[in-house]
Formats: sequence, structure tokens, C-alpha cells
Amino acid sequence: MGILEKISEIEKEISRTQKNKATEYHLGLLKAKLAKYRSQLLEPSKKSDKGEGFDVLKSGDARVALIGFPSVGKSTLLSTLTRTESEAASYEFTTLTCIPGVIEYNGANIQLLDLPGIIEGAAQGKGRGRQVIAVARTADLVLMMLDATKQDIQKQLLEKELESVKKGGGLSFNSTCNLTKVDEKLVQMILHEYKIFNAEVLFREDCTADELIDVICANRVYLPCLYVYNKIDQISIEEVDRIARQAHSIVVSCNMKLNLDYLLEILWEYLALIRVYTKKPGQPPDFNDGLILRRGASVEHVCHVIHRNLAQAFKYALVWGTSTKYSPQRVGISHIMQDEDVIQVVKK
Ligand SMILES: Nc1nc2c(ncn2[C@@H]2O[C@H](COP(=O)(O)OP(=O)(O)OP(=O)(O)O)[C@@H](O)[C@H]2O)c(=O)[nH]1
Ligand SMILES: [K+]
Ligand SMILES: [Mg+2]
Repeated sequence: MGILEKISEIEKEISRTQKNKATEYHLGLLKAKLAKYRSQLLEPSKKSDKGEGFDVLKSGDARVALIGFPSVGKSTLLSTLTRTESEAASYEFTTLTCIPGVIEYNGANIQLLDLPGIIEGAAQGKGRGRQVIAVARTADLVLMMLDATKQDIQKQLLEKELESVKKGGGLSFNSTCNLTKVDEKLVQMILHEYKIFNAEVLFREDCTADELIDVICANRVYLPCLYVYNKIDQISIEEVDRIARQAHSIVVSCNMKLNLDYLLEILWEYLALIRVYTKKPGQPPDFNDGLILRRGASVEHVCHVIHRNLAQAFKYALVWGTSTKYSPQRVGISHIMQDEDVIQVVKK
């Protein structure tokens, strides 16, 4: 019997079995068996050693990936926040591929990706772990989903899986001049200290260790992460309070729809998105159709979003909102916009 047949047999048996105290143990065993076979479906086949990637087209204004151990509620969250249904069930490895959905928030379309649960050894390729992590790295934000009823250790285990992936290609070391203040060994130690395991290092001048550290700190690109603790309907209010106070952590219950509005607010914050409204002379601003930009976007960015030639024809802009002292204020092309500003571009 093939794996798929075995799975369907067990699924049938589960649906046939009445749920009560007497069958609880038997059902538990069946679910464990089911999870075992489903996890085998995730393993790359012997022939194509790598297994297929989860290539999903990027769409919308930002991409958020859901990463976590099996059955923490990733699919339930996707189905709750988006119009897409991703199958959720009480056995592990329900999700076997990447399922995209769209969160509509503040006029932005945020792509949310549901992914298979990762397991220990994911970074070494177990259970398509590499593909899952590869997708996570294409995201603007990773939601690390955790089960609030489980021990704190799960967070460290999850971090370990995501961290070790970076240890792939290793370091390469080159210089165009003689180095008298650092050597390869020291550079390697410094980089490891900053958890950089993959990098091409090229010295163009005789730097000190401190100068190297300055460069590392200035260029560090962090993949923002937010810990989402689900299933708080199952724990005490004291425990909820304790978890909610941890840094970069938010508590929710997908089943009871608790705190999901706040999750969206925080998501928006972490993605650093802003809305800018455009206005034509003598007309009110178009509040129905805002432009979605990143925090730090300038008037020039706004011009590019409106039309690719607009920046060249730009004379000045009038801006109303928190980014200016007066409303309206005449600004140049490098002026930095803020959330909910209104802009009117005047051409040459
Ligand atoms: N008590 C409680 N159960 C939840 C909550 N959210 C999800 N669940 C349950 O947790 C189980 C797993 O949910 P899924 O959404 O399938 O979890 P997943 O992380 O997608 O699992 P895999 O795809 O197998 O990795 C299901 O039985 C859900 O009903 C919640 O907020 N509270
Ligand atoms: K599940
Ligand atoms: Mg799932």
C-alpha cells in the first residue's frame, strides 16, 4: 500500500470513530500515525534529491511568511485573516505546500504565506525545511508562530532552525592591499560573533577590527520577526500576561478570534508601510485610493508610483499632513513623506 492510500485509510477510520473518553487514546494513536505518514510526504523523494521549491509569485505591497512547528495554527490564521481557505486539522503536517492569501488592510494588499510546519533538522533539509526557510527569506516579515500552551523551549528550537540555515555557503576572504591590523581568522571570529556565516569579504584598505565592526553594524540587514503565540484560550490570564510582555511578541487566539485586530496593527507597524493620498488642484484628496509606500519614502518615490516620467517633470509639491510644519507646505523632491500625508504634484 502506498503512503497516500495509508493516509486515506487512517482518515476514514478517524471519521468513522466516535469521539468520546473511551476512544480518545485510539484516536490519539491514529492521529500520530497520520502525522507520521504525512511527514513522509514532505520528505524529498530519493530521485529528485532537492525536492521542489514552493515558488509562489510575489504580489501586493508586502509579503509575510508564517513559520512554526506543526499544528501551532498557521493555517487557521491564514483562513481567518484572508479569503483563502487553508486546510486546518488536529494532526501534524496538514499543510504540505505553500498557500498564499491576501490580507487587505489600510488599503494595502499584504501577501500572507502559509507553509508546512517545520521540524527539528529542518535546516538540514528534513521535511522540506530548506524550502520553507527559503520562502521565509523572501518575505518582508516573518511571523514565528508558537503554541502558547507549549513550553518556552519551543521558541529557542525554532530560532535554532532558522539560524542554522544561514551557515550555508560560508565565508570568502580577499584583500587588495596588505593587511597589518586584522587577519582572516580574526575577521571570521568577528563575523561569527555577529552571526554572519555567509559573506564575501573584500578589504580595499588596511582596516582595524573596529572599522570592520562599524561596517558590519551599518550594513546589517535584519529580517524582521514577530513572535505570534496562538491558542491563548487554553492558558491562564497570568500566563497570557507574561508572554505578552516579552519583546516582539503578541498573543492571539485564532479559534476565538482574540487580539487579531491588534495583530494587524502590529503587522502594519513592522512592515513599515505608509499611505499617501494624492490630490488634484481644486479637488478634495482621493481618500479611497491611497498609494502604499515604505516608511522613509520621499516625494520622488511618490512620483515614481504615480507615473514613471513624473519625477522628470517635477517642479514642486504641496503637502498636507504630519511631515510638514504648515499645511499645505511647498516641498522639494527629496522631502520625506509620512503616513496619511496628502500630496499635490506641480509639474514644470
Ligand atoms: N484551542 C485552540 N486551538 C487552535 C487555535 N488555532 C488553531 N487551533 C487548532 O490547532 C490545530 C492545528 O491547526 P492548524 O491550523 O492545522 O495548524 P498548522 O500550524 O497549520 O499545522 P500544520 O499545517 O500541520 O503544520 C487545529 O485543530 C486547530 O483547530 C486556537 O486559537 N485555539
Ligand atoms: K495541523
Ligand atoms: Mg497548516
